[in-house]
Amino acid sequence: MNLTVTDVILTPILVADPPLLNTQGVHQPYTPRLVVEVVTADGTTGVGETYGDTKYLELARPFAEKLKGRQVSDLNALAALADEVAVDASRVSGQVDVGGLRGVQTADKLRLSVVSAFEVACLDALGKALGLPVHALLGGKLRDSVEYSAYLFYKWAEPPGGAPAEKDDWGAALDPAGIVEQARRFTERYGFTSFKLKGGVFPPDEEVAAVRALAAAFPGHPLRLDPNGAWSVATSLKVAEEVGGLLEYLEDPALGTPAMAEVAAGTDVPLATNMCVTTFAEIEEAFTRDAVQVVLSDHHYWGGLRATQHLAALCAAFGVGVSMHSNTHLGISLAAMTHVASTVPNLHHACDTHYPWQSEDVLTARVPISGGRVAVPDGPGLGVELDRERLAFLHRRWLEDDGRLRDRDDAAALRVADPRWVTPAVPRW
Ligand SMILES: O=C([O-])C(=O)C[C@H](O)[C@@H](O)C(=O)[O-]
Ligand SMILES: [Mg+2]
Repeated sequence: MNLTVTDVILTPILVADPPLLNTQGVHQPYTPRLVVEVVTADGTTGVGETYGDTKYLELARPFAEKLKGRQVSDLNALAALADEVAVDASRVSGQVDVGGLRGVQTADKLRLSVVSAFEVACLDALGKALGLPVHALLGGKLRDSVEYSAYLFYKWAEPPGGAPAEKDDWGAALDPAGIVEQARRFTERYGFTSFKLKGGVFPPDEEVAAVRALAAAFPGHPLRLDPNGAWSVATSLKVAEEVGGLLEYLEDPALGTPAMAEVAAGTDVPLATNMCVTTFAEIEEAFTRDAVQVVLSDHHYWGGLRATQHLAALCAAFGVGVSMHSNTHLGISLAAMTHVASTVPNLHHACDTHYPWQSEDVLTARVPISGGRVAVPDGPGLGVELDRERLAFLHRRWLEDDGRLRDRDDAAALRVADPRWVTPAVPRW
């Protein structure tokens, strides 16, 4: 068996994304992703997926060159190898991730967001070569399926300004009745039993009303509300008082560890985050101040599947819960998320996934979600197969784009509807 990396193929693509609203703006009609293929001397190919914006591509290209000649089993060396790749300072100084949806931007976080796709691709190749599933390489699954939550969004029926887009059949959801209808569709199509509402879009009273409507329509089902740090401490506490009893957790009500610590001190509602704890360096302050009770892991920006396991172990040591965050992603990542989630003993919450919003994929078969769960694949590697025609088609879309869609910008997408729109200052309410 020769596990030497002989080739690395990077394919940036644009995938259809519906007009989902968040506190920054609205999703663009097409969003960038990067598909990474690692090829070994034996001809085995492993796949991974990560963010595809220009700043990630800039790092992925030199990193891919460095990987050639290494072993796909050389996983512990990946982070150090990435440190050798220079990050353009203008990409990180004073920047936030996705307009602030994923915390601050640092050179390390950028590198880890690239490393993660290569780690997944190496694990896929290694698993295929050894005839073992990725979860076995991570120490073995603890469960046969992983639970996901329905990720509810306020959304428009169509993108603003008649921009070219793929049609979606979800329709608009702009009030409590629309959100309940969307949740019903999620349960009919995928069997989800737990629900997360992306908030920070409308004044908190309207989102409180939506949570109440969901609780009435789905009594006893776990609910979460996530305004992405759009509220003040006072507003967060008011919402916690009003609907905290209906929530499994309240996610990033206020921005940053000090504000989250203040909210946590004033309520018994558990607070979750994918914004103030996004790197290992941010853990100490947040945990010692008891600012968060649940951390949302995400292998993409924490640095991979093994980093996710390390994060979960740290959370266990501090008595902090673990859940899983999701950005727009395809089936490669859903498979990777499912493999790692199956190995984490203290993952007691349904994971987030954007996958149902993605009508397009790069796989020969979509990853099925049924009963709100994804079965943990037991075949070699991730258990997914690339559809090269689809990949080439989505890559052509990226090549033909004039550059406007190659970097996700939710505020710019909303300016098509409202030319005066700027990313709102926080706290917004
Ligand atoms: O806080 C979160 O859960 C997210 O940021 C998830 C996604 O980024 C979501 O908000 C989005 O894409 O609009
Ligand atoms: Mg969140």
